[in-house]
Amino acid sequence: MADLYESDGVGQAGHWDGAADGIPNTSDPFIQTYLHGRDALIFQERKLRSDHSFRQSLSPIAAEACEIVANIRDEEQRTIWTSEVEDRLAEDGEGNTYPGMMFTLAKSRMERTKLWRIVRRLPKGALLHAHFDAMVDLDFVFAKALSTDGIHICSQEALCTPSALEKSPVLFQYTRSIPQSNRSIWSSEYRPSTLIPLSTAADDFPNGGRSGFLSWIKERCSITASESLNHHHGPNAIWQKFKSTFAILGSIIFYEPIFRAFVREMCRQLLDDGVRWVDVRAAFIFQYRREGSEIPEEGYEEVIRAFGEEVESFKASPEGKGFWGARMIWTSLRNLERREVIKTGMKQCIAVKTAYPHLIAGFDLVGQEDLGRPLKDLIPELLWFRKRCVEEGIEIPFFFHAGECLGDGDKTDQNLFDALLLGTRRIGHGFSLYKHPLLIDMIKDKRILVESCPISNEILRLTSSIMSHPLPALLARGVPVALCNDDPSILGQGTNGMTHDFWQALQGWKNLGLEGLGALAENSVRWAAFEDQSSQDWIKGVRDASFGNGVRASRMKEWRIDWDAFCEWIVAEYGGQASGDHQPTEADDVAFNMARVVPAPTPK
Ligand SMILES: O=c1[nH]cnc2c1ncn2[C@@H]1O[C@H](CO)[C@@H](O)[C@H]1O
Repeated sequence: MADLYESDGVGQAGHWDGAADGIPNTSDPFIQTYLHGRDALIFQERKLRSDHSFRQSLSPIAAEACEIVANIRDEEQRTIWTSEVEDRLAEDGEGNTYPGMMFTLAKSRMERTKLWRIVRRLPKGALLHAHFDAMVDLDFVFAKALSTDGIHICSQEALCTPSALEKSPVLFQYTRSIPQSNRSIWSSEYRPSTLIPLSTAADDFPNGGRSGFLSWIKERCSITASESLNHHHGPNAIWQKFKSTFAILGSIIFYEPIFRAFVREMCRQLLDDGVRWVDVRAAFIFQYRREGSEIPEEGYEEVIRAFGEEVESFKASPEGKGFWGARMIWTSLRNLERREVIKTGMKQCIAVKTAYPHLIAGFDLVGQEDLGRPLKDLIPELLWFRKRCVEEGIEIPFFFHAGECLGDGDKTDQNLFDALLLGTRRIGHGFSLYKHPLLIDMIKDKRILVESCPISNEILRLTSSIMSHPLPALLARGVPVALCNDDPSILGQGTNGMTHDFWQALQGWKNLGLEGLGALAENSVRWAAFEDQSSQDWIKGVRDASFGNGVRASRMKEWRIDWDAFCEWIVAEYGGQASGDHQPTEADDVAFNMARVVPAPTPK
């Protein structure tokens, strides 16, 4: 009895001699043949992965670094991602600690791991899917707003009840005029839509003055921790909150002094995280006011000019050394009337592109895909746009969002077909792409890249954890992908940069490893929209990759140098440690916390 019992125990099977029962030994030749065949099959399948050739081309140092990181990952799965070692989370009523737990629950713990320190340093190449309004921490935005003359706040109702505080539409606006009313926005006396100076309103906030105000406004402008966890309410509910944050932020960040500081801070935070380029999407539905002007600009030439100036000035500054730059993907809203898509979207886009061709990289439609117009509805408009661009002699390629949904065969899911047929160069999200074998083959053939945003997909309730995200299925089938952060200041990453998304992928998907992460970062450079290119030149550039001779190839070579230096750093820093026996000490944590996300400087 005792023997049998032991033979079941993990790690003790080796003591058991099964020969008596005729059980073959693992070392028996035919078992060995089976095991070799098994390894060969796994290897055969891995050859289909989109990161296979990157893995094959690793230098010996890079291979060593990848192995070190794999060991650290395994060690941290055993020692950090377990309730047994540290059950504070369970005590707090937040449940178990385990590898791949929900992002919001894992966030602060992940920021204290060795893996985090490593991923922070990874050269991440380019950020290819990100929405402008959500690119800078809210602390920075509101500190800047509070220190900018003339910023006012107003609300559609008096903010004197919990429900008004939670839901009443709130806006910010610049005005020179002396306020007409001294009735507090927080009292029932407040007359709806009256502008109140921001600093007065913040200081008068009934629940904790200015710091209470900041907590409240940050909650209004982001998905809170508890909202992010309430997956049973579904995507439509979270999108209501998500959309409302853009309305508030859009009213504050497009006043010139704030806008300029915002652009610069976006670039600074990205570079600080190892991101050297961004193709950033902005929805052109905001009003831009120049410094000291109450009247919004007509058209968007002025805001694009300021954007370009700030990017260039950052690049030229000492802190911007190494930053390659930024371009905008023009986005229109997919729920507009068809006529409006042309009038306010496409025509303005063409005008701005004509004035600043180097700053507009492409065109897209945004907003909740399930509740907006499918691409199929807009085919006449999109083809008209194509034709107008040819007539004007300008290149505004499509970079469509598609398949950011749970559906299987519904109209949203079918956006993937139209994105492909309309010649998109990349696909934003492509969450439902794994259900489309034919499209997957075509996408690979046409060298279309998927901009995947795993944390965004989790927070917007398409998947409840990194473990059930479909991206590994695409990578395994050879689809080229880049990881992106989508809306970091709103969705909970809190700070710009891509470390959270990269970390989650590294921890969550064993098949990926540091090698896979490197391949994803390299892809981002390979598919970035650095400059205007015809479709043929674009495809050639992507195909030639670092063997080409344009900007793309030279940046891919630069990236490779950064990658090699990064791998050397890993080997120097962690190579000497025997895996499995290094317990993080308090001193490690202190050092780590200091090196963590660099706090945003106080805006000037
Ligand atoms: O992940 C996304 N999918 C689709 N639309 C989005 C996403 N993130 C932001 N927006 C939309 O983009 C505009 C701001 O640039 C907002 O309208 C927002 O709803």
